[in-house]
Amino acid sequence: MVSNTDSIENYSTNIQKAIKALQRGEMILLFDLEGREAETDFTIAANAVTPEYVRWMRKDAGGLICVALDSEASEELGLPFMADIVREANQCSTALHKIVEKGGDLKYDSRSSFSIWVNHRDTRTGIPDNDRALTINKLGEIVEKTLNGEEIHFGSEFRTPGHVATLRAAKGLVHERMGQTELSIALAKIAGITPAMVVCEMLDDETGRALEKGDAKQYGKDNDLVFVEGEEVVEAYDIWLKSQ
Ligand SMILES: O=C(CO)[C@H](O)[C@H](O)COP(=O)(O)O
Ligand SMILES: [Mg+2]
Ligand SMILES: [Mg+2]
Repeated sequence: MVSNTDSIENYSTNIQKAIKALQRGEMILLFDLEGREAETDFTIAANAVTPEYVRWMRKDAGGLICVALDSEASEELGLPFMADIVREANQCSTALHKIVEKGGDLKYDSRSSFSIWVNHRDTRTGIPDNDRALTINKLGEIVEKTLNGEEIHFGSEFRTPGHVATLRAAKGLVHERMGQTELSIALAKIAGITPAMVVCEMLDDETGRALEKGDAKQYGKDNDLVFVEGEEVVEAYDIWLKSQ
């Protein structure tokens, strides 16, 4: 789990709780940063997801169910950023160059982390809880295999378009970008689990906006879920990096 040169005691109590929860295959709540999205995402390892977790996410979180992937694994799997794909596809439709995301488009970051949307080939429509759980589990499995140096064939297992968004983490992780894409992968690395993490934003049923941080914290208390902030993750990630 946590590497030999690393000790869980090096981290804050809250991060220790988050690491242990993730290692047990449980969900945590992950807030990014005030002034960024200021969103809290349900966060859990892809290989721990069940149809019940997908149901919980869509009913109680309500945001987009995505799978964040480690940068190295994304490279191995051949998953580019969606914005790069659309830029290339401009040859098919010249309208695309006007649509594709460019610097300054996002109000909270310099770019999004979206890669392609996929379904596992054993799903039917791809959207029911069991279909999405299968796609998510299989993404976790293929990331694990690719990082173990096993031979993989992404296209034989998955098709696109699909119903699960993949997100590609920045190479420099939280030092390059502070989205839940990078924060969740940093936590996976610290916890020593497969760096394929499901994230889903918590929305407020009354306002339709991102759930306020205070309300998300309270939800965590009520449901026994650890609440972690981006800044705590960066601090822990730096400790982890030094120990490698
Ligand atoms: O927009 C998103 C996808 O629904 C979410 O905010 C998710 O947390 C991943 O994005 P980011 O890394 O930018 O926070
Ligand atoms: Mg977002
Ligand atoms: Mg986010």
